[in-house]
Amino acid sequence: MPHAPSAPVILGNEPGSFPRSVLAERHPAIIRQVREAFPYGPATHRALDALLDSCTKGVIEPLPATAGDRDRWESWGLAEYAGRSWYDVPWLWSESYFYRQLLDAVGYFEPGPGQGIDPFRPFKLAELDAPETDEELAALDGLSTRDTGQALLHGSLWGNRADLGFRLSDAGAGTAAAVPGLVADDSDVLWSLLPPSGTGTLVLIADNAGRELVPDLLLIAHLFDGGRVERAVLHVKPYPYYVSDATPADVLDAVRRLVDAPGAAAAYGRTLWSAMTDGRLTVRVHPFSCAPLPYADMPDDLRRELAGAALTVVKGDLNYRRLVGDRRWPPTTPFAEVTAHFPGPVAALRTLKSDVITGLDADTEAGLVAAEEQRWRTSGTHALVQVRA
Ligand SMILES: O=P(O)(O)OC[C@@]1(O)O[C@H](CO)[C@@H](O)[C@@H]1O
Repeated sequence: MPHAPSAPVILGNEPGSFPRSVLAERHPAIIRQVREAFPYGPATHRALDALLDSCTKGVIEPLPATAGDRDRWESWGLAEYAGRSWYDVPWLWSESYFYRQLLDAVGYFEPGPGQGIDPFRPFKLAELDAPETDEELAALDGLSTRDTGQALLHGSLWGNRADLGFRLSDAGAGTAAAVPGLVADDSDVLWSLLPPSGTGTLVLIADNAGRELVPDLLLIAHLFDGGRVERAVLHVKPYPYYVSDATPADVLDAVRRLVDAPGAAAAYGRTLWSAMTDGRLTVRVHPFSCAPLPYADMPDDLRRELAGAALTVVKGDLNYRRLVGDRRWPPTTPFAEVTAHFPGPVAALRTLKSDVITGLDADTEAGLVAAEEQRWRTSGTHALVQVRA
C-alpha cells in the first residue's frame, strides 16, 4: 500500500483561528446580508433567527423530516454530528452544512415563495453586471494570439479571487494592493495535458459564478477554438452554496453576458452557445458537488466519469480543501501524494483563502512566512496552479 500521508483535520474550535472566525463572524454576516436582500415574511425571519442562534451558540440541528435529501445528509455525517457543537466537527462539514441549513431557512426546497429562489442571486447579478466585468471583457480584444491561452488560464485562476463570500466581510480584500504571487505554477504541465489537436474531454469543476465563471467559460471556449479538447463538461452546484458558487442558472447568465458583450467576448459566447447546443459542452450537477466531504470520498459514478477525462480542472479554495483534504498538512507535503486518490489527471487553480496548503517548496514557504507570517494563507493575494498528471 503506497504511503498515504495524513495530518489533523481542521476544526473550527481553535480560538483566534480563521475557521473559527468564519463560523462565528462570517456566517452571521451572511445571514444578515441575505435577510436584508429580500422582503422575506415573518416565518422566514424566524427561521433565520433560529439558524443564527444555532450556528453561533447552539448545536447542529437535524434536517426536517420533509427534506428530500435528509437520508443523504445522514449518510454524509449528520447522523454522527447532530447535537454537537458546530465548532467541534470538521470545519469543512460544519461550513457546508451551514449553507444547506440557510437554504432550508429561506424555503429554497419547499413549495412556497422561497422555492428555487437563490438567496445569493442579488450579489451574483450585481457582480456579473458590474463595470469591472465590462472592463475585463473589453481586455480580450487586446490579447495577442500568442498569449491568449496563458492569459485566459490566469484569468480563470485570478477570477477565483472575486469570491463574494470572501469579500462580504473582508471588504476590499479581493483587491488587496499586495503583489499577487503564484506560490506554485505547473502551467506547463497543464498545457501538456491539453495538446493541440487534442481529442480528449476537459472536466472543469467550477467554483464561483460571475467574475470567476466568465473567465472559466472563456478558457473552455479557447480550448474548443484551439482544437485542444473535443468535449468539455462543466460541473456546477445543484443548488446555491457558499454564497457565490455557480449553479446552472449562473452558467446561462454568464453565457448570455458574453453573447451580449461587444468584440471578442461575443465570439467566445457564440462558441459556447454552439457547443452547448450540439452537446460538445455539457453542464453537470452531481449531488456530491455540495457534499461536506473530501473528494477522496467521491461516489463511484463520479469517479468513473472523471477517470475518463484528459484533465479535470478543480477551481477555487473550497474545492482545493476538498481535493487535498482539509487538514493541517505541512506546506511541503507533495501535492501528488495528497491527490493520489483522484481518478485521472487533475489540476487545481486556486486563490489562497484558507489555511490548507500543500506542494510548496521549502524556500517558497520560508519566503512567504518571512514576508507575511501566516497571512499569505488566507489573504487572497497568492494563488497556485498545481497539477498531478
Ligand atoms: O471556494 P472559494 O469560493 O474560492 O472560497 C471559498 C472559501 O474560501 O470561503 C470560505 C471563507 O473564506 C472558505 O471557508 C472557503 O474555502
